Formats: sequence, structure tokens, C-alpha cells
Amino acid sequence: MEKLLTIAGSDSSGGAGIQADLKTFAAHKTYGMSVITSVTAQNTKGVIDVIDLPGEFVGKQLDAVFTDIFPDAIKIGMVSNEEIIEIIAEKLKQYNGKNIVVDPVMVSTSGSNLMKSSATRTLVQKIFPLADIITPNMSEASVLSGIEVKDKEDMEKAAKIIGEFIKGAVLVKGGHLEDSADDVLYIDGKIHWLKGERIDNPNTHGTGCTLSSAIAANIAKGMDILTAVEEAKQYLWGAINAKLDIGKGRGPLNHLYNI
Ligand SMILES: Nc1ncnc2c1ncn2[C@@H]1O[C@H](COP(=O)(O)OP(=O)(O)O)[C@@H](O)[C@H]1O
Ligand SMILES: Cc1ncc(COP(=O)(O)O)c(N)n1
Repeated sequence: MEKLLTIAGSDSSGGAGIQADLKTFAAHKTYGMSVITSVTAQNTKGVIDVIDLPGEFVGKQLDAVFTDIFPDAIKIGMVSNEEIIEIIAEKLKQYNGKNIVVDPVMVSTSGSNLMKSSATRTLVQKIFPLADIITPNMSEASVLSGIEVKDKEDMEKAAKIIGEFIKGAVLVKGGHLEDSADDVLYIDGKIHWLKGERIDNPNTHGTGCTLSSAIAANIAKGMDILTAVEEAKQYLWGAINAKLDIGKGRGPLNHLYNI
């Protein structure tokens, strides 16, 4: 069985973060492990508070995992500050971690900051060089590329700009487009548009977390990046389309729809 590791924040309501990642790994019939970076008090209505774990303790969790079970692929989600980012980069290099998917989580769907803005530079300098693929949404792509990203044309431009300064692939997600849910993948100098029919469902809490974890699971199974992203997008579509309706705000996805 493939072994997957998520390095991310905990979401107490179970819809995003570590909890979404582990559910996604299980739905892909892989073995999931977790290194927790921050604990959020969060529900479907928003983020109430966040506590970051000490960087040293994040490092100890990584030591515990890597000295025992070597992951076939790694997903990195919420990394709140420079100290945490630096220790993750150091440990991934020390243990030669491979097949790394980075979801540069900056702001939650509900509008809370999940990463200090001063940490963006550290993420770009220390973690991006280790990534096989990064998966920014439109606003994250805007921060990373320095251009405004409001439509599909901007998404493609941003993917190319970001793709020029990182060695891995770039997936700019169009979950916040008006009339489609198309994503654009920039890989080896080429653009691929991945079409997505937009589902009329307000319950999209954890879509980005789920997509990046599904990509990691598919890479661990031996798929190339383009196929891993296409398959992950299909899995995600099914999980949104199963229309679970839990909680008073933007509810979570149904990870059990095809089990
Ligand atoms: N209503 C929807 N219908 C279909 N796909 C969606 C919908 N909302 C988001 N997605 C898909 O979910 C994934 C995550 O996108 P996005 O919401 O932009 O990321 P994030 O959760 O990081 O903000 C993308 O593949 C996007 O196309
Ligand atoms: C711990 C944690 N990690 C990531 C997200 C982003 O998920 P979303 O974009 O669906 O709010 C979140 N809300 N909480």
C-alpha cells in the first residue's frame, strides 16, 4: 500500500486541512500519516483562532515519521510562519523527501489569514524548489506572480510567470471563476487547460486541500503529473457533486461517494 504524508494544519470541523487530507488518502486506498503545523479552531462558518506549533516540535514529528516509515509522496498545506517553513525545508532535504505537492494556503475560503504575509518569501525560497507541483488558487497565484488574476487569461499568464521561477509544475485553480471550474497546468514549458464543469453547491470547504492530497496519492501510485492532476480533479468533482450538506456555513465534501 502506498504511504502518504500530509504536513498541514488541523481543522476542528474536519472539512479542510489535515482531516480532509487523511480522508482523501483513505478514499484513494493509501496509508495516511500527518505532521501537524498549526491547530485551528474552525468550523464551516469560519476560523475562530489559530495556534502554531513550535517549529522544533514540527521537526520532531518529521523525524518520527521519516526514521520509521518513508512516504511515497508528501502534500504540504498550511504552513503559517518562517520558523515552521524553515524546519520543514531542512528536514525534507535531510531525509531526501520525494514526490512533493505544495498547496500554498494563504487565506481560508472564509477570509482568514492562514499564513503570515512575511512568510511568503520563505515559502517561495525554501519550499518551492523542493516541489514537484504547486497548486495556488487565483488569489494565491496573484500574490506569487505579481499580476492581478481575475479571469482565465490571467490564470494562464500567472501560471507561466510562476512556472519560470520554479522547477516543478504549476496548477492555477479556477474554483473562484464565475461560470466554469477550469484549472490551468503549466508543465515543462507547456500549458494544459483542465476543463471542469462548475457545480452549483456552496459546500466547497476543503476543495483545495482535497485536490492537492488526491494529486499526491495519484503520484504515489506512479501516475505522471498531468494524469495525477486529471484524475484528482475527477475525484474532487465527485466529492463536491455528492452534495453533502453539513454545518451552518460552507460545508465539507463527501469523500465516501465512490466507496
Ligand atoms: N463549484 C465547483 N464546481 C466544480 N469544481 C469546483 C468548484 N469549486 C471549486 N472547484 C474546483 O476545486 C479545486 C479547488 O479550487 P479553488 O476553490 O480555486 O481552491 P482553494 O480551495 O485553494 O481556494 C479546483 O480544481 C476547482 O476547479
Ligand atoms: C487548517 C486549514 N488548512 C487549509 C484551509 C484552506 O481550505 P479552504 O480554502 O477550503 O478554506 C483551511 N481552511 N484550514
